Amino acid sequence: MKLLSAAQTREADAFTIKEEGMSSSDLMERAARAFVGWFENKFQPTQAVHIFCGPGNNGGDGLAVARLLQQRNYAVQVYLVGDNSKASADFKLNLERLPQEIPHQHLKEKQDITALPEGACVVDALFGTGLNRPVSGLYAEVINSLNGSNLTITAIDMPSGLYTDSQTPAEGAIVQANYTVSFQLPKLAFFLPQHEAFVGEWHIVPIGLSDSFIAAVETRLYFTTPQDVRHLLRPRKKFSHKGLYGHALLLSGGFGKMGAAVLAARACLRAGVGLLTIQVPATGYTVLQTAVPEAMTLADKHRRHLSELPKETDKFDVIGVGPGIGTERVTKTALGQLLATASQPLVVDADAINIIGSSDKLKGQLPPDKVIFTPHPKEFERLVGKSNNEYDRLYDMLDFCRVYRCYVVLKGNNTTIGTPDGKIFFNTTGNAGMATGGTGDVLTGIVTALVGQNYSLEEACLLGVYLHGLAGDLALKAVGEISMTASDVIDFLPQAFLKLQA
Ligand SMILES: NC(=O)C1=CN([C@@H]2O[C@H](COP(=O)(O)OP(=O)(O)OC[C@H]3O[C@@H](n4cnc5c(N)ncnc54)[C@H](O)[C@@H]3O)[C@@H](O)[C@H]2O)[C@H](O)CC1
Ligand SMILES: [K+]
Repeated sequence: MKLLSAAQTREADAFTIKEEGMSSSDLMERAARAFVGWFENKFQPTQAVHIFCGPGNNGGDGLAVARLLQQRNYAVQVYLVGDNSKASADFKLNLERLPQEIPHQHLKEKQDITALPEGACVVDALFGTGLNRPVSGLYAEVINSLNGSNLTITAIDMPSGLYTDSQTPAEGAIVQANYTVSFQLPKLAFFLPQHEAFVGEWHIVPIGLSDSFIAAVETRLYFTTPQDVRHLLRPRKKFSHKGLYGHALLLSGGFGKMGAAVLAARACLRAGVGLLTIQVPATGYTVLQTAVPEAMTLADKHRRHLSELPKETDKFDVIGVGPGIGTERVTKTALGQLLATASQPLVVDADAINIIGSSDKLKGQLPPDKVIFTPHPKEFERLVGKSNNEYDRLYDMLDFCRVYRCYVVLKGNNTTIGTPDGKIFFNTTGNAGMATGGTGDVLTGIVTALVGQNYSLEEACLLGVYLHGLAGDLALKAVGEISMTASDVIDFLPQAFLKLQA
């Protein structure tokens, strides 16, 4: 699904109003109803609701929500913050529509801010996508007092004070919402890890924005929904043989790190590869033969480190390289040979990224449209460089993908995928339990298997990252986030495939 900027959201709004021949207040009413539908499922009418309204349409939403909640027997209290003489037309309309019975209070100066009762829920309708400067003054005082209140805060559309699609200046106050209920599509800011404390748990409620507008709008930002990835998954042919699903080579493992090779290999097999060969340093030979009997194992001539390529690299459909390999000189040389000679796609992870990141010569040898990098943030920094902030990091990632015509899978809270044609996808599966050693090796195995099965590199990234996170989410239910290990993620991979196919 596409992510829209604040400006595009406004256009979608205007387009929808015109297309459906309705008024902007009708759309606001629809938005308020959608919000209330979510709210009713979450909070009981026994809880008092305190709604803080700013001067724009976000505040207008807040007023409409107040009216609708009162109709549903919630005890509502409204706060109109700041100078409402310049309020938007739909704000004014909804203020007129606010029933007399709903108490509303103007907060005009700091002294007007009072403590809220314990157990109340707060609805933040101060600012939404129309925020155009950092929040200061009275609004900041209100936000700081809400943040300090310990009450559950639900933000309408955006946590007030957070910019929708660019870096929020450090001096601005931002609501720390527990929930953000956003209209139609999530906003770019939700996907950046540093915003977690402001956005909280986000939910989307549809408000019927024009499908044709959204289909036509140009963007390079996407997030992956189950629907997006489901249709990528190809069923197996009835008359199948292992040759149809690719022969993958994994160059992995080092002394003390054979486990990385085992994890990548097991994941690769669980992700459906037809045949798998693993090359490991000689001391890993028995380990791999024992731990992964389904795979063929080649022993490197070097005992502790990878130092050579197999004789016939051409016969492999994909090569995954990196987990556990270290950065010894012999390994660097072998990696250089691989980049110079490989004809098939490469999935490059861990120390293979570190080696390439430290060498402009190797970067220059990257075969175009054939490489997927799967760095974690530190490896990303070594490969691409240090970015000023997480927005810049996205654009730095895109530049790198464009220059080297490669794919980058930046692992993290919302794993982010960059493509050589300038698109960014945010993944939506996965959880904090997966922040544990070895889950990256598992991802390498999965993506390698998918490329081997002839998925395009973009498809393999999207599908692989999604399935990896989904397996983690399924493991979460079974073992919890504290106990989860990378092996659990592999164990739940079959269920992840089944769930996606269902
Ligand atoms: N398509 C949709 O998703 C719909 C969204 N709706 C809601 O409308 C808001 C956006 O409304 P808008 O009037 O454009 O902006 P805001 O309410 O966010 O605020 C604008 C208002 O605030 C002033 N302002 C901006 N920044 C500051 C600041 N730092 N300090 C003080 N004042 C500030 C600005 O000058 C304006 O007066 C969207 O988020 C949804 O909640 C519709 O209801 C339905 C469709
Ligand atoms: K808000």
